[in-house]
Amino acid sequence: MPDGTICAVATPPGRGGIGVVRLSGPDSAALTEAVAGPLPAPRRASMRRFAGDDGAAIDEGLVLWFPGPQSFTGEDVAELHGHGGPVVMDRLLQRLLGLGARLATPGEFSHRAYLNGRIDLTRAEAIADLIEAGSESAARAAMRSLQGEFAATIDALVQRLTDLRVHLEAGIDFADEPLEGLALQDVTRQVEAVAAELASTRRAASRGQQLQEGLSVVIAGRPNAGKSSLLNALAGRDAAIVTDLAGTTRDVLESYLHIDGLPLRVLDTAGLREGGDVVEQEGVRRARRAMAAADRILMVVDDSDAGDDPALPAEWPDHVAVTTVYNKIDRSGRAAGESAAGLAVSALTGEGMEALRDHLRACLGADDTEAAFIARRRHLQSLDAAAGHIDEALTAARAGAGEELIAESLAAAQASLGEITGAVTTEDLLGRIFSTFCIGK
Ligand SMILES: Nc1nc2c(c(=O)[nH]1)N(C=O)[C@@H](CNc1ccc(C(=O)N[C@@H](CCC(=O)O)C(=O)O)cc1)CN2
Ligand SMILES: Nc1nc2c(ncn2[C@@H]2O[C@H](COP(=O)(O)OP(=O)(O)OP(=O)(O)O)[C@@H](O)[C@H]2O)c(=O)[nH]1
Ligand SMILES: [Mg+2]
Repeated sequence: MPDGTICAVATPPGRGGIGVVRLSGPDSAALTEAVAGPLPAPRRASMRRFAGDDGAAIDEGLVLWFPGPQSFTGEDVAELHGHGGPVVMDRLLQRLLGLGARLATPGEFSHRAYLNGRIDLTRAEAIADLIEAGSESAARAAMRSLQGEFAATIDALVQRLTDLRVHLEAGIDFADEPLEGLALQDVTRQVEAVAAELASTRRAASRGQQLQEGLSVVIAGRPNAGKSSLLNALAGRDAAIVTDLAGTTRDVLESYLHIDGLPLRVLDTAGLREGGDVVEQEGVRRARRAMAAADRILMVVDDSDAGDDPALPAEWPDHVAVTTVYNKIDRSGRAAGESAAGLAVSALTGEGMEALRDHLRACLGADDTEAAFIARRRHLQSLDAAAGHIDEALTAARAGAGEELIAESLAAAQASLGEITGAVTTEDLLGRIFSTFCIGK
């Protein structure tokens, strides 16, 4: 809950041309006047001297004054734009603390903006994601959410559910008879439409999450197929140990790389085979776990080994997309590049690696980043929970169940969606979200 007047350095630590100290809360005006003299007109920059408690100047710079509620937080906000040196910024901060301000906790400005109804949760998170964005496409997706597109999509879904519930609950109140055949069909069709809309939102959100966190690609296959060599070729460095001994890799080895600015999380795993010592068996278990959680599996096959049949490992999780990569074509003589069967490469000579990178770019949807909303795991979880409740509603409607049952599932779906924008929240969730923001945000 907001209490008191908070302050923080809003610019990054270190030295820069300008450094900004920001204040928010009921005493912002008095504190700013004490340091910088009379307040300037709202939202007009004015040059002032910033005085220390002994009256001597700490710095001189611009003051901005945003009387609430027309400010970022909705409270009275002031900004002191001084020279960007760590000592200057610290002295200004100490001066404000001495006058009774409190140091803001991470994300507290945004938290207050949310509590004062200035931004919903998706927008607050989008601000943090925009600051964190590691690629242009992630930044674009964050901007879409910041401009409220994600929230608007969720709100539209919630509105449709509300309409349906009103319809159903009116039936409960005013009729003793169950829904008539036609009306029930109508409800079923509308719930189906919501389910489809939800699924497409889920896809856009999941793409946004991949843009932020990186597509997770697991390299898997038989021992000695050249998985670690492939990781090294993709990463452009000696990330993993390569030997001609089958069973070299045991742990899951994680590497982060970029393809055209798009983040990729690549995991090298132990070769899949039965037997081996306990260490190798544990490695294979971990490999399978990684495969099940992947966005895509690169199934590496030793093309120079007639015995390495790509169809052999029967344990591919069927919900994960798989690309077969024929490796060691320098020995097998297969032509490099992409074909219907998969990709042909040599991790050793680098042949075909460019085609593999293009393929991964396409998997990331690099040419289709416009449709993404920046999204977080918690958004995907809420969307999944909502989809589950919609499914329950559909099953109930199709089975001709009573209105109450259908309406109850729709209400549960609504609550799950409400968690995304913050219409339904707990203190705990808010604490978890805002505490990951940077200080001064
Ligand atoms: N100097 C400065 N730059 C900044 C910020 C800031 O707080 N200070 N921001 C911090 O994130 C971002 C901009 N976000 C902001 C959002 C709303 C308001 C604001 O005062 N809104 C009022 C008045 C709008 C107006 O002047 O017309 C309002 O909406 O009522 C300010 C900044 C990025 N740049
Ligand atoms: N000729 C040729 N040899 C390769 C190629 N890729 C890998 N190798 C060799 O194949 C052997 C095994 O390579 P690794 O990358 O360790 O294979 P792995 O699949 O990681 O093996 P495990 O970790 O034991 O499962 C090494 O001797 C590599 O030098 C390739 O494209 N061409
Ligand atoms: Mg290996």
